[in-house]
Amino acid sequence: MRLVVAGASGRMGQTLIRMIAETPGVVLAGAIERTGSPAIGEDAGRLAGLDANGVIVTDDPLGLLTSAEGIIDFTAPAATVELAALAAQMRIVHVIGTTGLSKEDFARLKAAARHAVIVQSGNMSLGVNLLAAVVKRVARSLDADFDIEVLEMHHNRKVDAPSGTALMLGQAAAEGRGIDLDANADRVRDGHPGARQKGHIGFATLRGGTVVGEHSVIFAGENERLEFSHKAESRTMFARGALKAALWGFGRKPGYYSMADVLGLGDF
Ligand SMILES: NC(=O)C1=CN([C@@H]2O[C@H](COP(=O)(O)OP(=O)(O)OC[C@H]3O[C@@H](n4cnc5c(N)ncnc54)[C@H](OP(=O)(O)O)[C@@H]3O)[C@@H](O)[C@H]2O)C=CC1
Ligand SMILES: O=C(O)C1=N[C@H](C(=O)O)C[C@H](O)C1
Repeated sequence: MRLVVAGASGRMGQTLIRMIAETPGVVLAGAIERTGSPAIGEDAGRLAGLDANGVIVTDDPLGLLTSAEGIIDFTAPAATVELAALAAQMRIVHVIGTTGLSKEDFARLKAAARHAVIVQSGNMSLGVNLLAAVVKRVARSLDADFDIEVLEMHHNRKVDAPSGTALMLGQAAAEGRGIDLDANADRVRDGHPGARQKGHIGFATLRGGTVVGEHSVIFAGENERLEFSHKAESRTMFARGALKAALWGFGRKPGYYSMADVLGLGDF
């Protein structure tokens, strides 16, 4: 499968280029960066710390996507929405790891999924997707006497909060409990917010150092507490998950899919 990597010089982009080089069944067909990026014109292999591979980083996705079967995109919301429209035009697979997407962004991605095979997830790792399934199941068994809090920590370069994973875990908890997340989320607390509202799902965000990504979902009841955690130790499993999603989506009918679909966790 011929794959283009968007955000090629980013943390995930470089990890993907290395992972594609060692994964059977996929080949790097192109590498895209933001217009004005110093990476434009560089060799993508070299950029990722490998030998030169002859794939030169460009800011012209259209030219590349005509001869590709999929694009893997860990970039920024505005770029992802534009790339989804191009993926729809080319009727190819678009694997989206970008987080910080707004409601409007999601609506545009869903529109693009009428023609593209879109696999989108705030976290591409098997571990986090299993964790989300567990959280949903536990939330179904515990009533609102158990306060649900989602805690996350990431490196000091991360620009969005709460993380995509934290929101995904919050969504899983809300679905398990049968409530609407937007109407029941406490995403920020500051000053004098008053006592915790029963039934709400709280979020807490930590940023520092080089932490790849850590998430905990806490169910705090009277005199007892359940905690479920995931700690990412490198970015390789995000990249592995994204490649698995691309191969899974290849030849599939257009639609909007999740990693739970890819991993077969729907009825977990
Ligand atoms: N779903 C998952 O499993 C995971 C998701 N993520 C998410 O992926 C995203 C990227 O993370 P990370 O790699 O750490 O971030 P980086 O900032 O290291 O990489 C993002 C790259 O995308 C580039 N970019 C920005 N705009 C465009 C554009 N229009 N076209 C092409 N490239 C563009 C950036 O360029 P420049 O720096 O010049 O602006 C940068 O090189 C984040 O939203 C993050 O939360 C991360 C890990 C796992
Ligand atoms: O920005 C990151 O680094 C990560 N982002 C994703 C998120 O927002 O949850 C996934 C992972 O935790 C790393």
